[in-house]
Amino acid sequence: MLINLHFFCNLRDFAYPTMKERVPIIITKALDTLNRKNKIFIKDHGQEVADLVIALVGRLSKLCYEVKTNKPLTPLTDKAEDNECWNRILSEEENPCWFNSAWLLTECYAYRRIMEAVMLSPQLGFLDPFGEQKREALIGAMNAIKALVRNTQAAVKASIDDSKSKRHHLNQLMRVCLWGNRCDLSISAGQSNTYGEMPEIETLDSYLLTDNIDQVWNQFNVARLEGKVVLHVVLDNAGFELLSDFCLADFLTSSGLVDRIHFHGKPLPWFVSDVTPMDWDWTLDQLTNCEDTVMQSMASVWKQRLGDGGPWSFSVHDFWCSPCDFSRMKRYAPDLHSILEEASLVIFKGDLNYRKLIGDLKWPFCTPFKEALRGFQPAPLCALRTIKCDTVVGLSEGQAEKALETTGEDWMIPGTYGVIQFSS
Ligand SMILES: O=P(O)(O)OC[C@H]1O[C@](O)(CO)[C@@H](O)[C@@H]1O
Ligand SMILES: [Mn+2]
Repeated sequence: MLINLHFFCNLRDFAYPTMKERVPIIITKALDTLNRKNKIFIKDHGQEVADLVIALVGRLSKLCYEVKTNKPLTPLTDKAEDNECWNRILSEEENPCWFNSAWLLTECYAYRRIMEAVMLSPQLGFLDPFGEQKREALIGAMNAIKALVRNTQAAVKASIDDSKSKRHHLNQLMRVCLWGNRCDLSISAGQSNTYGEMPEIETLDSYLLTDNIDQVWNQFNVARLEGKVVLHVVLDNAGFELLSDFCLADFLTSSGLVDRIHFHGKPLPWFVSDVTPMDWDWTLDQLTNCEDTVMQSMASVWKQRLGDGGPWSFSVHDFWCSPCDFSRMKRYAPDLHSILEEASLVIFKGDLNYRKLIGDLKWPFCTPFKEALRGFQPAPLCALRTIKCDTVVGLSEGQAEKALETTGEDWMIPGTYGVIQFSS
């Protein structure tokens, strides 16, 4: 049964506390950081930049007020290339307002407006309002990351010419990648939210509601029979999660399961912790400069792979920072759709990507994943998502009821549960 019901700011939906509390807190946190750091900006970039930051603080305060008082969603006024698309989408809405329009639109629009406020002063192009939070999160996760990098090296070693071991370690590393998605800084409204030590993956299995890793393994093997195996990873958060993505990629490449990997990041700071090109470079540099020699050598291998002619690549596309769900990709970003078509597998990380895969609709929980994709299938795909809002599909009868009973009313909100879902 298909129900075409979007999430709005109904009191009963998670959309409501997100827009009423979480988004204003996130904007206020960005404001605090800017106020606090303005002295450093003066030192590094001169008084002129400091004055622009003061103007930016004014624009963000106004934005916060607009959200809280349910003002209309106004067209974007910066000069960025994607604003034509945004303004077209806004113009197709009838009286778009913060609390009356679809949640996927309003929440994405909030982040795009934060960046409009920055981009209205092109001299502030270096500024990521969430940069400090992301950097602190990576530094706070260093112990966990060191352990993960060492585990990955051991997994690669154990898997040389050993298919059973490859299968086992694929399982382990995909789980780390999944649970790494708990560490996002938007669900925590910018509060520190990371693993200080390496999580014990096995203990989390009772929270894994769907596990399609068998199908992923089969897909790698089928693709291998056909020739080159190409993986695309649509990234989500920087910090521990990005490191878990790197480690999975390292294992897949080093063990020969995959020939080429392309990573997709966000062109703009997005949902607080999503990976931008700046985060990507900063993360690799941080590992290179760290005192641990194992980390240094791993980072140097990764940088080589990302160099010219190497098997890894990274790019961004405006569509990832649009409010469109993925069934609209063919129409709004046909170039991106055809890039994904070359993949043997596309991995989509995280909650927001999942919402966009299934159209952010209120599906009955037992709806088949493929049905919820509504025709979006550029290639075989897999979602690795911890559940952080009130929509999920692909569950079996009784699973949701059991989770509700064991964990309570908010079982779908803090990323306690996760799914690994495949469709081809
Ligand atoms: O980083 P993720 O996993 O996409 O999560 C992003 C956040 O966005 C939401 O989808 C909406 O706020 C949440 O459910 C979650 O807090
Ligand atoms: Mn995210």
